[in-house]
Amino acid sequence: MGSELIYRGHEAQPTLDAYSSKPPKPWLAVTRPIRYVLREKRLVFVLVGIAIATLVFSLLSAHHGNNNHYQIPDLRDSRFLSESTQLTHRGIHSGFVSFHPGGKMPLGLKRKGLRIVVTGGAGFVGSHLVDRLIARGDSVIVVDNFFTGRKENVMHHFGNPNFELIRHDVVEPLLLEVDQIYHLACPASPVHYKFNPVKTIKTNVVGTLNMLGLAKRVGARFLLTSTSEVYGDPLQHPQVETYWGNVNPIGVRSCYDEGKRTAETLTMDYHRGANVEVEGLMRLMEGEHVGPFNLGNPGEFTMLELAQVVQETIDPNAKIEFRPNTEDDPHKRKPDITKAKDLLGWEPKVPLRKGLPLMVSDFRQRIFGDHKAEGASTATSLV
Ligand SMILES: O=c1ccn([C@@H]2O[C@H](COP(=O)(O)OP(=O)(O)O[C@H]3OC[C@@H](O)[C@H](O)[C@H]3O)[C@@H](O)[C@H]2O)c(=O)[nH]1
Repeated sequence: MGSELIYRGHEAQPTLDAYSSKPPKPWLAVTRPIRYVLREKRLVFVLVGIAIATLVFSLLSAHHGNNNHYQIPDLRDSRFLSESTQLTHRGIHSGFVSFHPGGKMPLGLKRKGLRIVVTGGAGFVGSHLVDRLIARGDSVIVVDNFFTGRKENVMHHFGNPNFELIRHDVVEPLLLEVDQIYHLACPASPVHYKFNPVKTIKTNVVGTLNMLGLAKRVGARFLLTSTSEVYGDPLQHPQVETYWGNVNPIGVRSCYDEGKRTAETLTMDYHRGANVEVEGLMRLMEGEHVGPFNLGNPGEFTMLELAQVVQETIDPNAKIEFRPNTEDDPHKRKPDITKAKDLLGWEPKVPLRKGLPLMVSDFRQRIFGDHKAEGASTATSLV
């Protein structure tokens, strides 16, 4: 480099001398700088300069663009705007509202709805929830390991740009940019959760930890679907949310009961310690209340009455058999839904005799595809 500079200097001197000995020519004012630039390879430097300036400019605008990307999306949706305001009252997600809602967003990056993860979204409750979320314009990512759920339950959304399906076991961490997490992934019936009890409790504990970690990382709202089994074999009837339950910690159902109880503990600990939201299914998710809500049907019936309704609905010739009950099965359960009624304005609208045929029709459609499951969306209230 040094020798090149010295060389240029040496060459420049005689050239200047040569010009001075001739009469001045006007066009030289134009051609001389061009020839100089070409001869001295200045053009290369000019081009390199332009390239560097362009690069720096692009990086700066990309940086600004990224900031907009993280600052604005959650404030564009009117539902989320009001949520953010509520959240700020409680010091949760306050970062979102301190950003720049008035900033301009490139058209292509604008989102209409929320970005929502539904774990266990290929299951019974999950797939109906997904239908509702997609119908209202949200972008939904279903995360499911298909232990009991089926791809067919969400297949009708394939090809919809607002829908994604990930085969993933929640016991492994997952990174996603989302606004809300509905955490439903868990084997839900005794046959399934007793099949591999250690895996069931791992799903409830490690899976819930992973999803809470994700919620904390990206500042998303979190909802856990628990179970009435957290009340165990209840000594209080009906059960209110403040009842702590009567659960066998070492029984064959404990993997589910205690697993869900630990999942509730983790969720509340994250809420208290890390400001992650806990709210109940859609209405609960959109509301401002924190903590457990009983969402269920308080209508009481015996197992025999239930069996008779099933018999009438599916096959009047089906035989009802009496068998010994499974271990630790609760003797009586009835959710007290006063809190859900008062605070969410929610109560179940479908009684057993009307709901069961709807459920049968829904399952027939899923399994045999033989007819439409009319009113299937009401099933989300059966949690
Ligand atoms: O480890 C697992 C286990 C299960 N799952 C999925 O979780 C979903 C559970 O759905 P199911 O149809 O079996 O059961 P439900 O829809 O009735 O359960 C729902 O209500 C009861 C709650 O305890 C459950 O957490 C909730 O998912 C399935 O899609 C299943 O594949 C996982 O993704 N990971």
